[in-house]
Amino acid sequence: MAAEPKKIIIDTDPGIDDAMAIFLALRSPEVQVIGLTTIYGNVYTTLATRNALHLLEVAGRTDIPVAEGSHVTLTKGTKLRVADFVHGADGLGNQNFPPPEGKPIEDSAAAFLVQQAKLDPGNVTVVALGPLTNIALAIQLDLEFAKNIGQIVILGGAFAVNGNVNPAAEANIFGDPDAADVVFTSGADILTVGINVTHQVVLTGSDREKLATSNGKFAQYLTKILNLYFSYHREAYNTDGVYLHDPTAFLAAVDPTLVTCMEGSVRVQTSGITRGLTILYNKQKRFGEITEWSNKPTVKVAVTVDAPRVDDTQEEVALDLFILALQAFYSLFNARRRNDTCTTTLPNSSTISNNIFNLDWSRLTSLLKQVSAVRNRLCACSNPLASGRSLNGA
Ligand SMILES: O=c1[nH]c(=O)c2ncn([C@@H]3O[C@H](CO)[C@@H](O)[C@H]3O)c2[nH]1
Repeated sequence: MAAEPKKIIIDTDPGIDDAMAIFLALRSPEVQVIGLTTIYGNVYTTLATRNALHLLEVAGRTDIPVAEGSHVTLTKGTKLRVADFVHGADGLGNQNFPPPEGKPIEDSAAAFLVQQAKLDPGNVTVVALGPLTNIALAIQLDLEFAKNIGQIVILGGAFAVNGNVNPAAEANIFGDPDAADVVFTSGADILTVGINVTHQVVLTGSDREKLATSNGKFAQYLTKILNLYFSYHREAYNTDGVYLHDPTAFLAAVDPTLVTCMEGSVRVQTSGITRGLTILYNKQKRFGEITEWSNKPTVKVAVTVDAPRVDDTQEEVALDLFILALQAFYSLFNARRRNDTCTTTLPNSSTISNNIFNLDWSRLTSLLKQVSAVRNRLCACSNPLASGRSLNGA
């Protein structure tokens, strides 16, 4: 008997990669999206709500409720940092889509999160794609929330790598570091996927060309909104490809075996020049004194694993899988910057003729698993965390 779809709420600041994650979620039979909650980040909250409603209308899923989230940080700060230079003034690549017809529900995002977790304790997953204010508010609103919520999967943090706002901080954590610290220390079941992982997941220019020729349900829409995201990455990273932050976090929520993790307590720097810095204490050293990490709950932090190199035959298989994965949404283009083993110009392959958004979910996830296993063996990872123990037995 097929497993029940996983109930998920997407807390989102759409956002171009948010749109990708939302569409991916709506096409995944493994999950039932029971609501979207909105937050500032890529845009202000009002626009995030408008975009969430718009995306559901594009997808024909106006049955899914949208609950508007906080307009201020946890400490009531109103000077918000909004990444319109990444996503455009409208958050969706400056396409000037018409306003949605729908309206958000009356409940606030935090109230909606609390209510849904209470209705089905242990069985609702929140996929948090923006700053963590709404989740922290839910934790403060209901002392049982951290226990009632099944899992919180966070797109956030830069673990042992530079941030993307500045060398210290990743954007979602930087958006509300106080909220992030509340969430990481709440005792909820947490998996966080930081840019140390998502920067390995790239949609390339040639992937986008394939997308442009596809008649998949969301292909034309995404091709359009991706233009600006590509320009930003070209400017910021000098690369013809875009990081798939939010889709990666969503996929990790659906199938946690796609990432390997370390466990430990995470604290967030809330002030000073390293505001937004995320530090994982991996519990490998016993400190002689009490620290700010002592006795804090453990969370899972996605990392890449360092594994033995493959022999020549396996490398051939690896390359094949590598190409397949490219067409299946998950290129590993970024590896070329780290390791020459992976620097080949990728040949064309038509092994998978389906567009990524038409791919069968189980095929996609099994491909991804194989590819990430092979890639991990091929590419020694530069992230020092990667030499840690794999919790998934990989
Ligand atoms: O402020 C930002 N600067 C970036 O370079 C950047 N790249 C992506 N993003 C968004 O923030 C999250 C990743 O840090 C994702 O949700 C991107 O949409 C960014 N935000």
